[in-house]
Amino acid sequence: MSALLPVDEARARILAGLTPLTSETVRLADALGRTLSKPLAARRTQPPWDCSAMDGYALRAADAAAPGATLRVVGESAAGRGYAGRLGSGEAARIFTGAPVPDGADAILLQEDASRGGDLVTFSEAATAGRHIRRAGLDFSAGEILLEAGRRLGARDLALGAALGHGEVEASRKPRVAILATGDELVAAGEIPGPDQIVASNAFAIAGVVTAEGGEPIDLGIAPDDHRTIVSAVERAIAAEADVLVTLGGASVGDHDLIQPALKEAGVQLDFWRIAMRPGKPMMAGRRGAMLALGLPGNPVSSIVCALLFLAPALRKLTGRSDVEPVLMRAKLGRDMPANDHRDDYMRSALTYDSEGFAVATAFERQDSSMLRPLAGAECLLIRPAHAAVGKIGEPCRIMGLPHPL
Ligand SMILES: Nc1nc2c(c(=O)[nH]1)N[C@H]1C(S)=C(S)[C@@H](COP(=O)(O)OP(=O)(O)OC[C@H]3O[C@@H](n4cnc5c(N)ncnc54)[C@H](O)[C@@H]3O)O[C@H]1N2
Ligand code: MOO
Repeated sequence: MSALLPVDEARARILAGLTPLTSETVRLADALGRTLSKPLAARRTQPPWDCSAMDGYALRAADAAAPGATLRVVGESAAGRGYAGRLGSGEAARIFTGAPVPDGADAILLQEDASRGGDLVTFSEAATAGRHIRRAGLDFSAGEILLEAGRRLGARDLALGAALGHGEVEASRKPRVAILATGDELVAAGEIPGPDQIVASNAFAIAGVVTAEGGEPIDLGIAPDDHRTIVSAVERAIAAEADVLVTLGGASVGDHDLIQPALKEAGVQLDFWRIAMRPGKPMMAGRRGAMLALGLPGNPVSSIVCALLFLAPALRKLTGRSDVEPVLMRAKLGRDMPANDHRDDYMRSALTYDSEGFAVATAFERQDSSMLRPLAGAECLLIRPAHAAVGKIGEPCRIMGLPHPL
């Protein structure tokens, strides 16, 4: 039996074979979750001019150096309609939040500190030059790059992109991911299983991971344990120009584990099979031309953990993301852990916080890779490296978060 590949090496080999996809123009309104292929520079300066941060009066600070100054109101500057003239000595202009500071003015006094009588206004506070004024370019200046290529656009980035003066962005096209479930025992969700059958569940999670990582799932349905049918399903993925093919099940060594020969017959060159991890040991990876093929194990938890550890980074690389690798965080062990064998463990765990706010990961008692209930209830995966010694409660450990919507 061939040696099991370490997790990091398996991921590195998958990623090494991938190059970012081509880009396309996307309307900013449709760009949530898309990854920039070109940096986004400011087309304008924000704020474009010195503007008021408050509702009140614009004036020369020297005219109200002490409380009690009275000035003559000569006009008004509102957001969208500034004061056209220049303020002279002894003059003030009514001003509102976001409005341009009139030429000649260098301070704002709040309307709460002013009493108005006709054209005259008297201030109960002294003015300070620059007070309550937002300088031109406070946020950004034309030409500055604010969003780098490789950034996945979030809601806040869309607002920034609009403020920079962009209505569209150049983003990676969405990777197309064909998903094929295999097994005579499987029926589609919502159908009633026959004798010896169960409901196929894994593809829902895999498609969810694909969507969450900015890809487009293509559902190839369920193939029975039949070599020809599986080969022709793989050929459908190729015909659909999938960037990635994910198969589910049939990855192990049983008589009905047909994926490896089917992939080979369809022209996929296998790179590796079997990884030193639990769950997910029988995973395989290969390529056919530009298409990555991932053969995930059938056990639900195994397939989903493999998708998080290998498929998600692959999609991030394909979309040109700058953050490709899974983020591992530190936590404390919530309970004693036994020494580990030769496989990294990714254990379904609760995540809580101690009285000092430190993260505490407590592995669930049952870690069976067939069980979806603890996986759905898990808040993180606690990573126990291969050959880890006995771990005591409170000792440091590594975790991978399972943030919504994953
Ligand atoms: N003699 C050995 N047996 C097994 C080994 C081994 O090394 N030697 N490895 C075990 C490990 S670890 C895993 S993981 C499983 C994975 O096996 P397969 O990838 O071949 O998966 P299947 O046999 O097709 O299915 C396993 C299990 O999962 C259910 N399944 C499959 N597809 C789906 C789906 N789309 N939705 C829901 N459930 C699915 C299937 O009915 C089986 O119950 O092999 C061990 N055996
Ligand atoms: O790797 Mo299997 O995924 O341990 O059940």
